Amino acid sequence: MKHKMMVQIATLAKDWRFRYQAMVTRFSSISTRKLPKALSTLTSNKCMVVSSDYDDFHITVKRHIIKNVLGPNAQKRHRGHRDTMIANIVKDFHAHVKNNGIQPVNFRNVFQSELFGLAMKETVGSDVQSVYVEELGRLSKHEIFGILFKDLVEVALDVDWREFFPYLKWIPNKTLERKIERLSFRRQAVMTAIIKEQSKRVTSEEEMNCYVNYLLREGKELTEKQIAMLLWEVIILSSDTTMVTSEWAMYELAKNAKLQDRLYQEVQSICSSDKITEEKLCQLPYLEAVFHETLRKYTPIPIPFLRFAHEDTELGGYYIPAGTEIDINFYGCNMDENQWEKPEEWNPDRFLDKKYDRNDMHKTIAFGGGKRACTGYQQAMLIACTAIGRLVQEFQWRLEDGEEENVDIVGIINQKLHPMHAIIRPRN
Ligand code: HEM
Repeated sequence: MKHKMMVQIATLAKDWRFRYQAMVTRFSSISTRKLPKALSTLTSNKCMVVSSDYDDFHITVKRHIIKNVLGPNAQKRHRGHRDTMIANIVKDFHAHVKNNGIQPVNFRNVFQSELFGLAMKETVGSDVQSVYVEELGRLSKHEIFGILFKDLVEVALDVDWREFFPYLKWIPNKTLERKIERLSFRRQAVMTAIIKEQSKRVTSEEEMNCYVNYLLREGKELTEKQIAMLLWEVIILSSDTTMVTSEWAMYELAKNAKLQDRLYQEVQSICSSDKITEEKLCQLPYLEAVFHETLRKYTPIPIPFLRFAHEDTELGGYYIPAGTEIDINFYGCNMDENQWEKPEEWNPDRFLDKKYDRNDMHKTIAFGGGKRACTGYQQAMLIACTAIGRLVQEFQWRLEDGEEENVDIVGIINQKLHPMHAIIRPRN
């Protein structure tokens, strides 16, 4: 165990050539070389930043995503979208109180829909309300969300019986393969239709601050399929991990009235009667600690992608021959009792200790490390912290009766199995 952990940590610490094997973690214990064709179709190895091998393609597409979507300048350009998103979320919760009084609200329903809208604005320029797809007809926003996000996340949870009987892996699982092929086909059809609509705008020289226009102009070396996958990558990555972190943080705050009050006092002492904004985040250490503590306890990507040694190397004192695949597991690291006192307790105070550098986003290894560390951490932090701060500033949160026990998780990103239901009361 100790040996495995050392290799895990050393793997992250060392800037070393490796490659990603699969985008979806449920497939991460299997080399893509052994995946049936249909599963490779879904993960589309070699088409996205997150799943491509470390080579010239990866360097190019990472440059694109940083320049247009996730880098500091791009994040400044998308600021208006984030502000609108937070304002909409607050408006929706107020509308819930107005219409339903003290009936519990489903946090996820409100948050996820707005987050998806933000991802669409960043990638295709607007929160698309409907699109005409040749193969599927006219689709509503709800149907687009289903095809681009929900169905694909769900299929990643499907049980493939062959995983329980590895020696029977040679038998094809036609049902699963057909399902995955169908989902991939639908996803590609929707992305193609959206790109087509955007291309019309590009030729009519309507300038838009979005990834699709940028890729159509700057990504001449990319195929249509690669452009579709790069856009979809931002949509799917933006829509889940930030939501999972925000939901768990709100669950813990709604459960712990004292800690919620402490956060409220901090926000009020800095913002007073103003609404919290991104500029204020650097003055709110407790809010930041809430974010990091949630990432530590509910790490959204606990099992990232396999690494593959391109060349012989030495890591943490171990000789790793070329061709070795290394499975990395973050579970142990963020919940390690040797590293953290009472690791099962949600306690933001642990990050207020002077030994943690406030500017270090990698206090835990929730965002990975080294060359392949998460590129979206700034966006995740800006959205989650501003939303959590604002929601506590606007409302008092209390869990619905029986909700406290709902701590089961599901899926590849540690999502709360039962969406959080809370009773909210406007503070003013
Ligand atoms: C709380 C939220 C998030 C967490 C915990 C998280 C975590 C991670 C982890 C663990 C990795 C793999 C790192 C490794 O293998 O060493 C990763 C990669 C990546 N993430 Fe995130 N992520 C989050 C949000 C986002 C968002 C909002 C985006 C933006 C769309 C994003 C985009 C990416 C990309 C593009 C990569 C691939 C980087 C590369 O391979 O060079 N992430 N993320």
